[in-house]
Amino acid sequence: MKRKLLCSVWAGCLSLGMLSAQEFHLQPTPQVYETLQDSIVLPDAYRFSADVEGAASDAVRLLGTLLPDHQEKADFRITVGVKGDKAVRKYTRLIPSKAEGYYLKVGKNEIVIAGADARGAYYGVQTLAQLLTLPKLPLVEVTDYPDIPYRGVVEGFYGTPWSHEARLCQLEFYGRNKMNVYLYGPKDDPYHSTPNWRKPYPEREAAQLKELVDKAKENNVIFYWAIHPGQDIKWNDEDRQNLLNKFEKMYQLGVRGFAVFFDDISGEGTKADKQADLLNYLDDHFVKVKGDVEPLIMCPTEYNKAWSNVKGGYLTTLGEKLNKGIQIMWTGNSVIATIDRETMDFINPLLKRKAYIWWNFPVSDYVRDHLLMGPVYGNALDIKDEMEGFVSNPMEHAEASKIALYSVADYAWNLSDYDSDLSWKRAIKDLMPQHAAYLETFAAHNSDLGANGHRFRREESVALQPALEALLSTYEKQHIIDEDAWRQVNEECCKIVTASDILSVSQENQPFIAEITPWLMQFKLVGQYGEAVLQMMRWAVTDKTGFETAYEHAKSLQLLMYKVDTSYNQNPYQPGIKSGSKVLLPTFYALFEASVGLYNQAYQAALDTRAVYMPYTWNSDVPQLAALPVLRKGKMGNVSPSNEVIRWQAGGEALLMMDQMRTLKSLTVDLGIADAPKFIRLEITADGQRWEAIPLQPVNGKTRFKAEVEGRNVQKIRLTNITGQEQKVYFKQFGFEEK
Ligand SMILES: OCC1=N[C@H]2[C@@H](O1)O[C@H](CO)[C@@H](O)[C@@H]2O
Repeated sequence: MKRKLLCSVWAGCLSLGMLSAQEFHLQPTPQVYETLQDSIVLPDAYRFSADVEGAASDAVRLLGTLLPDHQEKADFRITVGVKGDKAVRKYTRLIPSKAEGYYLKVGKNEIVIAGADARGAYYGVQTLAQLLTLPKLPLVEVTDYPDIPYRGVVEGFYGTPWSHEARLCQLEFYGRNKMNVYLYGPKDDPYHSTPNWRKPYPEREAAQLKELVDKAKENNVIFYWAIHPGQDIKWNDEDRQNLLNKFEKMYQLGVRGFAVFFDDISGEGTKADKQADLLNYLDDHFVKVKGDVEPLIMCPTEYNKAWSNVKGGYLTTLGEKLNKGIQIMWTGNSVIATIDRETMDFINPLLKRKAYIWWNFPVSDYVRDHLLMGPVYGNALDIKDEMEGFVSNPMEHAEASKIALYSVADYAWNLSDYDSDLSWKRAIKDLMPQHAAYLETFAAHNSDLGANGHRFRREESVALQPALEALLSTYEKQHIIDEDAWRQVNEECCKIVTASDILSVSQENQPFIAEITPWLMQFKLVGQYGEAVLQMMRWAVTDKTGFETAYEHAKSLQLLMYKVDTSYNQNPYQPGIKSGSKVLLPTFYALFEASVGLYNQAYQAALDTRAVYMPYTWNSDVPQLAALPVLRKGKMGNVSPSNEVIRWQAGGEALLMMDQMRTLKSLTVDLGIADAPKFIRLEITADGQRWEAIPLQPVNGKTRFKAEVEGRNVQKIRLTNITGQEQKVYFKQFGFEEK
């Protein structure tokens, strides 16, 4: 018996039902929406005309789930069709000529849905579905179509792949939001990538993929299956046949869209001419032969400008050699980047076609301790004719990703009318209609990434920033409290505590709450910490006992936050749970230190003023290493790993500095290459003058090495490329433990 999927699709409809007509807004924002300031109550009897077996069959099926059965004899008429169908012939000139466009009319005695094609008719019904959630059905004329031909999601992140249930829910969400693409390419699926890309899926996984394909079809989403063979592919007939065989297996499961990803690889598989030959072969001997398969998509090895060496000819080779119908992905001027006209003016001429954007947001596989719940902003609104596709690479948290994905759908459908903040607010209401206000409080303070190797940041705590800044600057400079700011911040802290508790027990979207619960715990502690610090400010020089109690409470909350951060989500990359990390918490830390300073001065005391303790500093002249954050967890210190291929120039150095002499217990290095000791020298110093090289000893016979530092007193650790030429390595691990 099919389990009832708890998807937010009903929540979405409910949310629209909760809105009054004037707040109502179609999603995605339609190109032309005219309402006649009048509405009707839909009669329960209507006459229906459509070619039910024709191209509009998907639309008719969806309509059937929305309306009561029709009757032959009735005044009210509902017409559904696709351009060319007899039923909609008289509306032909009103149907947009753009692919997936539709004309929708709700009149006094009729509803007409006329699609430019099958998917357009389906989208017309999806729009009607939203109108039907209003108390009364408004009289409207909607002329609508997508700006970007291919819109949706690429599940292409590192980390725990989405669950089967999560994917099924996602596909319903894409249908509702007029996203027509889902690219299946989770890096950590062993049958997608090296070495098992050659093997067919085991029975269970194959059955699940088939279910996904069917669900995608039901929601008019093209399901693309991607393969990631580049790390170990051989440019020979055997592997070419292996690829064809795997594609054939996926075709038999119902897959009608295929992609080949060559990202994040090194070695033989990175050759442009070989890649192009292979893809053209697949295009000629599979895609064109089948006839019912979507154009092939490929992700290049040089998938962003920062990594491309135009003179090297990789991109121009692809542009010249790849069959014109093959679509080529691009992440922008860097791995994580917003997309603007300059971006497209650079890449499209090189590829000799419109690039297919792989947008790396809200993916968080390089900042796994953060949730990216903020607005989708920064992409240009005037580049609709420059892109073939716009797909988002999301977080491993499927439901939490929906806030960003909702706005990606809104942006890619209609760029010029896109408003990031309004879209963000609607996305929140769509995800949790009843608890939208609480979720907005949470999302507002959980949107930045924190320091990261890509230097990509997002705004956070935007609405509260002026009050936080006023409160801090007045207090630090003049040791007085800005009462209005204090009140605003205190109110927000109270909201944070309330929102965290209500959301953590909300039944509205349990899969979502399950994903974010550790962050809700942390968020509540941040709110309570803020309340305690505000009390400390209030009493620093006026109420010794009151201050000391608030101080003790704040210190206990610091430890509680540390415990949450070191107990949950302990992945080997960016472990922990960060919340309010960009503005809110740093301001509370600063206010904590300032108020303790005032107290110590007033009472000749010596309370510890440290709010958070970070003893290690990292810097490097290797560009891709320079911004990697260093993390501390208890006695362990490590530099946040990178997913990318690092180009480490000759003589390039990376330095880990301690705030004081520290005695080490162990040190581990993994650069993803088996002969690291030949390339990289590791040295330590106790005084910053005399350096001592420490040999790297193999640990697992593969790419991990340890340095014998047991008992050594160290102030700095240095890694240097001693080969005299650039080396390509992976920065998978650099960690140490203190005694
Ligand atoms: O092909 C584009 C691309 N491939 C990688 C890279 O972007 O960085 C993303 C963010 O870390 C990661 O999720 C993805 O697998």
